[in-house]
Amino acid sequence: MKVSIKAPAKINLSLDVLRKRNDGYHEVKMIMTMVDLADRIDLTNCDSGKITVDVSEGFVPNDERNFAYQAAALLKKKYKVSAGVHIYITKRIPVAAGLAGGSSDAAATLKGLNQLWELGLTLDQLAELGAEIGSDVSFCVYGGTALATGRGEIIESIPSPPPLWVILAKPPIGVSTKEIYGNVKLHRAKHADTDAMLTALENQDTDGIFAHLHNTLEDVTLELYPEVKHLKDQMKRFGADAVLMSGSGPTVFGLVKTESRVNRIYNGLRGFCEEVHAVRLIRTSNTCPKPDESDIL
Ligand SMILES: C[C@](O)(CO)[C@H](O)COP(=O)(O)OP(=O)(O)OC[C@H]1O[C@@H](n2ccc(N)nc2=O)[C@H](O)[C@@H]1O
Ligand SMILES: Nc1ncnc2c1ncn2[C@@H]1O[C@H](COP(=O)(O)OP(=O)(O)OP(=O)(O)O)[C@@H](O)[C@H]1O
Repeated sequence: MKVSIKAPAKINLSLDVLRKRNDGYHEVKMIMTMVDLADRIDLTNCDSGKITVDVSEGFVPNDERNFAYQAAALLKKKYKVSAGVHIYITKRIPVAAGLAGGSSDAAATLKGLNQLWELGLTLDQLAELGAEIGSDVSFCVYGGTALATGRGEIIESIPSPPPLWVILAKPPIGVSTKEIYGNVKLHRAKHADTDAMLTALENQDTDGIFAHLHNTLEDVTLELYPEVKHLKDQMKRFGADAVLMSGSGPTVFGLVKTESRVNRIYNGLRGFCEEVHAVRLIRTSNTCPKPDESDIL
């Protein structure tokens, strides 16, 4: 028995850091949406009872450090599953990039194993389990577009943005999420106008979305890694309508209305940046997808 499932990347259209909590996390208010750049997860049932992982990229861990492994181990333990699984991950999402690649692999593994092991769990149950692996996993379980609060694990589905192109570009550095949150200076941080972004999405107001893109973590990453600022400037110069860093970075995304301009920006950036992708936003209806409408291939 085998299940194959897509694990798409996310971008943060808006990311506000509200306060530091006693548990070491920060209280956040974020608007996240999926883009159609995805890893592929192949899950094959395994009678030995073991969980094994293979990854197409040699530098991603293939043991219990892998978030997909952790997702399988969590389900197996909690629901006393005797079967094991072999997980093959075809990586397409840049790693340590601010695009939630590992979190999406974990979420896809939870959804895929829910089918393979016939557990009958709801998306809410899978999202709650996912939060034990990482703050971004719950959003990745639901997908679509959402307002995320708490440490990022409280998810409310909201309208998707209008159809837009997205250029993703990652400079050749990895950024630690922990380091970036650790360097936020809340007394002088610039905050996002989340309500204005929510209104823009509600009204399908493309220019309003462009105007209210904001990420409180961006100033921190830009100060530590000036190459991210350089990439942002280049993307603007080549003609993106609006540009922002995703998550804790270092990936920068540009939103673009027209395909012709996307091609121009893509070709321009390819000249000096190795990891560039031209993708579309994934648009969904304004409700959480049911488990059987997920990304099972
Ligand atoms: C930057 C974002 O990607 C935006 O979507 C997320 O907020 C980060 O989500 P994530 O990568 O799943 O992060 P986690 O694995 O849960 O946490 C990694 C580290 O980031 C810091 N962290 C993360 C989330 C949060 N709300 N506050 C934090 O301070 C903590 O130091 C934590 O130890
Ligand atoms: N399935 C996986 N894919 C990618 N990285 C993984 C995976 N499992 C564990 N990791 C580890 O997690 C680290 C962060 O990788 P990931 O690509 O998830 O970062 P990210 O996109 O910055 O995440 P986020 O946006 O959620 O903060 C990597 O350095 C890698 O060692």
